[in-house]
Amino acid sequence: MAELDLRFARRFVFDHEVEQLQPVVSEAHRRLHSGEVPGSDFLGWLHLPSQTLTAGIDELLTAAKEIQDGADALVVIGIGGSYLGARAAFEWAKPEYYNQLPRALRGGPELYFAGNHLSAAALNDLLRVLEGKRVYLNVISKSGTTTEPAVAFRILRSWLQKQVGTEQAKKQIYVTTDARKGALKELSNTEGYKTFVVPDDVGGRYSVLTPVGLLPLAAVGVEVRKLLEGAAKAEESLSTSSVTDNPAYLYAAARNALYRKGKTTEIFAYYEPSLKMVAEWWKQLFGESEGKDHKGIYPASVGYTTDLHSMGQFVQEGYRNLFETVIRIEHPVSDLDLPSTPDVQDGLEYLAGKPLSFINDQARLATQIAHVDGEVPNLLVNVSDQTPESLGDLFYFFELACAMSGQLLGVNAFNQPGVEAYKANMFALLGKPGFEQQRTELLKQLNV
Ligand SMILES: O=P(O)(O)OC[C@H]1O[C@](O)(CO)[C@@H](O)[C@@H]1O
Repeated sequence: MAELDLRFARRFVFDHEVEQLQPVVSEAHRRLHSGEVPGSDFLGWLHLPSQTLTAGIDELLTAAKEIQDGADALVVIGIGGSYLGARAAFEWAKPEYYNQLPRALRGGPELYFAGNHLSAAALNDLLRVLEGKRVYLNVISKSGTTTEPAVAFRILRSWLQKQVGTEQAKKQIYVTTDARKGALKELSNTEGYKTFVVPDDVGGRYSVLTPVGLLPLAAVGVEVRKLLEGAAKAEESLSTSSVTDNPAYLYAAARNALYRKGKTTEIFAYYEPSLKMVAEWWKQLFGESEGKDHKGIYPASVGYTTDLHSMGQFVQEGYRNLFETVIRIEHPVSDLDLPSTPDVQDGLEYLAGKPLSFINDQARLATQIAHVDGEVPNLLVNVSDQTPESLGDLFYFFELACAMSGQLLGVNAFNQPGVEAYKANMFALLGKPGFEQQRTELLKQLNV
């Protein structure tokens, strides 16, 4: 289970500050579990792991097997919550150069992600890579109307139809969307695509443990049952309202105490490159949940030790509104000993025979001490290993912490009204029917 270690934050967060939040945390916990919080229509994630395990995932695993057996390459089309969780878990669970490995070592088809930008160059590059392969598509959109995945799906579907014919293409397309509404749902009904449902009461950024994440992950051989089991254990162990006994609430309380002292940027720091997309998932979770009403902690991320050589200077000595949340994997997936080469004068012989994991962890410790000396509070999250079970636990830990954090901040942690502003402008500029008035106003503003 993920453990929170506050030893590197003691100078900045005092016990009494956390303890004084207990009454607020207790009330927020009660409201969360009785559905009385703002945005209470989106609390389905609270018991999702245990409920999914009870209901079973056989249908999902059957579909995943069809994809696994039939595809050379699977393209997952989605953005935000319909993309980041699956990619985070994929990169966590599978080797760094997965797509380049021989099929037998991979355990599934090659995996690509599309629909998370509007770049023609990137999509053209993907189409070139897919040439000559048996390609399956899994298009994921809860609303079924998001522009980026809809555009990519239209392009990839047309491409696939040209490759295999319209009828066969239908068999190679899997859709994950709302149970009833949205353009994607309607298209699926017309075309007869195999569909999976994003539950109404689970918002995009909380949806990784629904078919949104589970289907593509199972298709590439990730043990999704283990992922769910890890989350279900967290669901149980994090069910207490005690801020000192519940690490997710302790994390929420500590970051709230820091926020009140002007620490308005939180940096998620990791030491394994395979956690890069976990950081991206975490950024959406906290950014979309808390950044509203002109409040919130700005979630940023760094990959160490790489970024110590680019962002390290700023973290050490720049503007002091920062704190770090450091993720430490105690037992990395694999290790490597530094060979002894006494004849080579590279100054590294003192490390001969030492595992790289040891060197990496000493770098982590050294950095934490230095950053604390530089007035950057550090919250340390210890994760025992990089298994699907541990990630399920970590997903749930952050989801619950985020929900509590939103209550402490006094925002609706489950909506995202702010993302509509750019969309409306984009539709107006693109000439979407219904946006004529806004288009005229925007063009005036731009002096066109
Ligand atoms: O699954 P959908 O509806 O395509 O939405 C994708 C993402 O877009 C947003 O709605 C923001 O526009 C996110 O909240 C969401 O995760």
